[in-house]
Amino acid sequence: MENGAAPTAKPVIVAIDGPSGTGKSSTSKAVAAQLGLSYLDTGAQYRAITWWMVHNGIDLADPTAIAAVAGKPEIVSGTDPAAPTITVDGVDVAAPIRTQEITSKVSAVSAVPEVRTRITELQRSLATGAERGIVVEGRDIGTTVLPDADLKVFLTASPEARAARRSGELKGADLHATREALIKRDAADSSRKTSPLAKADDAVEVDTTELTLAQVIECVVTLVEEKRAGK
Ligand SMILES: Nc1ncnc2c1ncn2[C@@H]1O[C@H](COP(=O)(O)OP(=O)(O)OP(=O)(O)O)[C@@H](O)[C@H]1O
Ligand SMILES: Nc1ccn([C@H]2C[C@H](O)[C@@H](COP(=O)(O)O)O2)c(=O)n1
Repeated sequence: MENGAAPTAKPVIVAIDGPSGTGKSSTSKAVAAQLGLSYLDTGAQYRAITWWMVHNGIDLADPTAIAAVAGKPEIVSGTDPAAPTITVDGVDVAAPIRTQEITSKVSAVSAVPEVRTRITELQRSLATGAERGIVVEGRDIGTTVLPDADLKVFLTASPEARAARRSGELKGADLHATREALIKRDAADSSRKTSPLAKADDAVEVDTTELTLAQVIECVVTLVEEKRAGK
């Protein structure tokens, strides 16, 4: 280097997909923090637009009504893995998007093609703008949003393991009901026509059922480092 500065590494784009409760958010945040990358939780964006629809009294049983207003809310995602943020029309919705009400309604809203087009544009623009690279997690990142990602990972885990993890989070939640709700949401997300939850052909599948979170993080960090080294 002429000025003695370290060469700038090419930004790396990592796509992490998988069903609910497989550890996408926890893993993606930690990997991004460890590698100095940005982090994007795309589920939070779909939850945010769902929150706006509920807040504005849109009939969620009517896809045409959802499609008609899909372009209205301004959704802004902060991509620092140490403190990710999400606002809708300037309102911090980080907490309200995690309620049971929004969780039960998000699959209906996210199945509407106009919603997906809108949110996909936001996601691509954030990924392109990430100077050092980004870890983007969701359901269709490797297949649709960022098909040219440098690394694609598809996380899985048994329904029992996922329900146990979620029940641990939602203190006192009934394990059976949690398992059934996860399965129902995954079925809706996998069966929608537009960019369903799916593993990309070139994704590395990691079954996290028997792994600790630390082991999953280490596995993905190693996969990114191998990609960067051209292995
Ligand atoms: N390998 C693991 N072992 C044990 N617990 C884990 C593991 N991975 C994640 N968890 C825990 O499981 C819960 C769900 O994880 P996380 O929110 O990261 O999953 P997710 O795939 O992003 O879920 P969703 O798609 O529903 O947002 C969290 O409490 C997290 O700490
Ligand atoms: N890329 C994505 C991300 C999320 N969704 C939908 C489907 C999920 O049930 C919902 C909430 O996601 P979570 O916060 O649980 O990760 O959002 C999607 O369709 N595509």
